[in-house]
Amino acid sequence: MFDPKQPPQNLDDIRALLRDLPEADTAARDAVLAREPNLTKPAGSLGRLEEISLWLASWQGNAKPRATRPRVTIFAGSHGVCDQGVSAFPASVNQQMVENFINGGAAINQICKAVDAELRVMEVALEIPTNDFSREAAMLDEDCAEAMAFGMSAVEPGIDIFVPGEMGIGNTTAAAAIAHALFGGTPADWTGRGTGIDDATLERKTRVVGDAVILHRNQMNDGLDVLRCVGGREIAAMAGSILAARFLRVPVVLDGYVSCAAAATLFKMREDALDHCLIGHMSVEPGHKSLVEKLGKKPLLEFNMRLGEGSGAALTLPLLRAAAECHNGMATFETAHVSTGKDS
Ligand SMILES: Cc1cc2ncn([C@H]3O[C@H](COP(=O)(O)O)[C@@H](O)[C@H]3O)c2cc1C
Ligand SMILES: O=C(O)c1cccnc1
Repeated sequence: MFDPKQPPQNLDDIRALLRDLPEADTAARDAVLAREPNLTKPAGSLGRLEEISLWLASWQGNAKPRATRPRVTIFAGSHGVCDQGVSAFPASVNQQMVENFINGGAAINQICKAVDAELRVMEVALEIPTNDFSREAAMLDEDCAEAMAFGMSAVEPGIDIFVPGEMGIGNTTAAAAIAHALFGGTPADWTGRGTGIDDATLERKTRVVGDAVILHRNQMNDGLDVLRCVGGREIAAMAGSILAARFLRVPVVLDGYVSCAAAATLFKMREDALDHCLIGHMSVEPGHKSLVEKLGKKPLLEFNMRLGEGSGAALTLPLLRAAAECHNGMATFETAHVSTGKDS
């Protein structure tokens, strides 16, 4: 069982946690299902809002779904694979953007303000780039587990929704390598323009992704091996936070390509590992559509965004709030004296 006071020391500790995942709360689920038909609206007329309130309650383990204390945490990490020239921006942008997050100047600051969500930033050993995974595994077993454990600490009791966000120049290369390693296809299927690279850089990035998956293939036997070999520290921290959220009964809203690649490493371990997660939006990064299909989920929004930082996921928080408010606050046919239509 997950104990925040005893963080995992290695990836086998994480594998043990994954064998022991809590399930959705059936009593909360049944209570929501029983109340829903009594609310003053035609059955099913709130569409996905009804799905969301049921999902929130089931994973929070409470018949009253809540969306009053959402937290967005941006994990920042730096990537050795940037040495291969795979991004339009230099790795120095990571630290600069961390300052920008702290000073309130990034897109995610404005979105969190607009949707009334708490925002935190956690540097995941930002000053130490991962190894360049085009040459060697990005992380050692214990380093990857440490980053995951750090991510786990971002999810604290009292939060009712968690959004893992990321900042890490080069991390769409890591996301592409993860997706290619987990789900096959060709490197080009999974490699996109990230921050906006030109054609020559896209060709190089695609080659880096394909070669890395070939280089590490004998070491990548499960999702956590893939995370260690071709992931990054902020990606591992996101995966850790998603796992901790499951144990702490905090539903998760995933963001774009990088966030879903982190989550996919857990999905590869167990197909039900992401049942407590929704996908907030469909990113323009082309691999995201295929990744979303592999995860068997339907993003809430399609807003032509491709930023990361948790931005597309944070934008959906008012929808989750509205879903919870409708379920909890609506009158029933009986209390509001509204005819159910059945006796007329
Ligand atoms: C100023 C700036 C702010 C960002 N915020 C998120 N990203 C996004 O872009 C990066 C991934 O793209 P690539 O793999 O092409 O480097 C990540 O840091 C991601 O969070 C940003 C990128 C930049 C330049
Ligand atoms: O979809 C994403 O998460 C994304 C896309 C481009 C750059 N950074 C992140």
